[in-house]
Amino acid sequence: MGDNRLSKKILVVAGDGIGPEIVAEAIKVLNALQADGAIDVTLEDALVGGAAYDAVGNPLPEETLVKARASDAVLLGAVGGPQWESLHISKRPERGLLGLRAELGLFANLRPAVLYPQLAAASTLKPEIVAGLDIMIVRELTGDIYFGQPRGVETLPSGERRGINTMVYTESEVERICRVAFDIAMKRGKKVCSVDKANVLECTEMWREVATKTAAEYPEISLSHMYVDNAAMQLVRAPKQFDVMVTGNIFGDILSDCAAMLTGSIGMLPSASLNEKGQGMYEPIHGSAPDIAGRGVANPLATILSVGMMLRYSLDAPEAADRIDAAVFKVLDQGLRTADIMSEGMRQVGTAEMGDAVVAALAGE
Ligand SMILES: NC(=O)C1=CN([C@@H]2O[C@H](COP(=O)(O)OP(=O)(O)OC[C@H]3O[C@@H](n4cnc5c(N)ncnc54)[C@H](O)[C@@H]3O)[C@@H](O)[C@H]2O)C=CC1
Ligand SMILES: CC(C)CC(=O)C(=O)O
Ligand SMILES: [Mg+2]
Repeated sequence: MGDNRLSKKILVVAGDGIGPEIVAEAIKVLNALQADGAIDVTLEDALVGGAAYDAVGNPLPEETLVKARASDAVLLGAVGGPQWESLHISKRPERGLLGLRAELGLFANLRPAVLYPQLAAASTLKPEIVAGLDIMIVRELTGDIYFGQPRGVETLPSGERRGINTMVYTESEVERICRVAFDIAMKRGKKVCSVDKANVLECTEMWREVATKTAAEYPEISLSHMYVDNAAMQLVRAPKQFDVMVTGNIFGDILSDCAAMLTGSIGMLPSASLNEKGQGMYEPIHGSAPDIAGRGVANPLATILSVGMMLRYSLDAPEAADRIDAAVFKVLDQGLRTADIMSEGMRQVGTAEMGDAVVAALAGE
């Protein structure tokens, strides 16, 4: 990298559960790329989620927000865990993550579901159904029922409680995320499937209208529409019919976990969450996996691949990103597998051993 380029600032927020374990492996990869001159980055830490609540009583401390705003990119592990479930919702770890997304304006969440050929046998689906799978899920991330008002739980005059969350989208929010999906599709197969529930929900009926209207500006794009229940079924029945899927916050959350299993494990899916300034937050799509936390068995590849997305989308280092993708391909070729993607004849490794193997592959070993 030339001397005229400034060091890029990465804020690392490891979070809870397996978060610190998988982020440690991603940092090894960043350090290795830094050591051989492929990137020039400065890492800083901050607290988020349950770890932040325990330390300062707030899942998203102001200091974390200030540091995040001043960074070129944020690397996040995961948040949440059973020990924080009884807290008021405003103090829960997940609020920290949602707050970061909202405060940074990270409206575009890209979740690529790609099957590495070596993992065809790790998928719960038949190899011929998933072979060659390459889907990009574009999920709107700062609107919908996760943020809509009114929300809360009220007590009715009868004494019964009523819980309320509200699905809300403005036309401009729909148009903005559709443009992201169409632009991405122009560099891929030019096919976009917009997923909604327009047969029942007015909000998504409008979504469908706006998607159709916006697509008129992209004559090369073939736009289809699908109800979310059918989309979930089609993802399992014939996933290769999809190129780019665009959808709202909650549908995208659910469909991307579903798509993850097509690739063998939720431990394989990275993500990028981008704002209009090109700033991004990068995280695996999975959660804090409390059931395996602290055992050194979590799959770090989704987090390592998220670093690849960071290098590509926020740090202008596409060659280094390609090297990460190639290194992950190589360790899978070598037969190394964490427990979640283990299959017969392969060698089972833990979180740290997998991270070390990726670093060795980067070095050409
Ligand atoms: N982005 C985030 O920080 C997210 C946080 N969460 C939070 O995480 C906690 C647990 O949520 P769950 O619904 O159990 O979802 P989860 O994604 O944490 O775990 C679901 C299943 O996948 C497995 N798994 C997840 N990541 C893995 C990895 N890297 N390697 C191997 N196996 C892996 C887990 O062991 C578990 O069996 C909750 O507190 C939830 O709110 C959930 C989803 C996203
Ligand atoms: C934990 C939530 C805030 C979100 C979630 O499940 C996700 O973004 O995948
Ligand atoms: Mg999720």
